[in-house]
Amino acid sequence: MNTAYLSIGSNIGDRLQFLKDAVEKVAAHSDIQVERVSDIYETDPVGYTDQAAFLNIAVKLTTSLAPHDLLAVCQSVEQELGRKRLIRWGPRTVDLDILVYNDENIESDDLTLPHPRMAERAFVLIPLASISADPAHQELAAAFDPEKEGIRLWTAFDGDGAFVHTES
Ligand SMILES: Nc1ncnc2c1ncn2[C@@H]1O[C@H](COP(=O)(O)O)[C@@H](O)[C@H]1O
Ligand SMILES: Nc1nc2c(c(=O)[nH]1)N=C(COP(=O)(O)OP(=O)(O)O)CN2
Repeated sequence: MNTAYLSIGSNIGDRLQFLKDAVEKVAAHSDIQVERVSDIYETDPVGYTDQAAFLNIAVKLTTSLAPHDLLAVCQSVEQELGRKRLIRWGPRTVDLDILVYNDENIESDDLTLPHPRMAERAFVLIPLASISADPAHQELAAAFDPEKEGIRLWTAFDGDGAFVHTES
């Protein structure tokens, strides 16, 4: 069995529902088991800054799918949830990126692993480090101060799979 981590983000419409739907759709795949979902973080936009704040999570999964087949699942979930590619790093209903897949290094036209920009993205690393015991992930995340990076814990994920917004 293979272990992979995903980063999922949303900053359009009902962000919470998009995250919830994305996790549910990934988990519904017969060859994927969702093992852990991080807390949800609200994060200031990075890259293209003239857009709304994101909600970001990291997901740990085990799968018998090969990396490209997992990518196809992620892209199909994005399509089902209305993802449109208009502006690079711009607003999106939902974005699913594969961060790592076992210890594999892949560089192909449509898939790079580990994700080429994960090491510079606090919005990826802080959720990731909260569910990964990998010392490399912990070390990368420790380089960032969440407050300075505009990253705020938004709500906890409850074990039944329900997402409950705890802020007023
Ligand atoms: N590790 C990856 N996870 C997801 N998408 C990837 C990865 N490596 C390359 N890609 C390609 O990136 C675009 C999608 O970019 P987004 O704007 O993050 O959706 C797509 O062409 C993937 O094939
Ligand atoms: N706070 C925050 N900022 C963001 C986020 C995000 O999820 N949270 N996703 C982005 C999208 O980057 P994209 O996945 O399109 O680019 P990539 O191809 O560099 O991964 C760009 N900026």
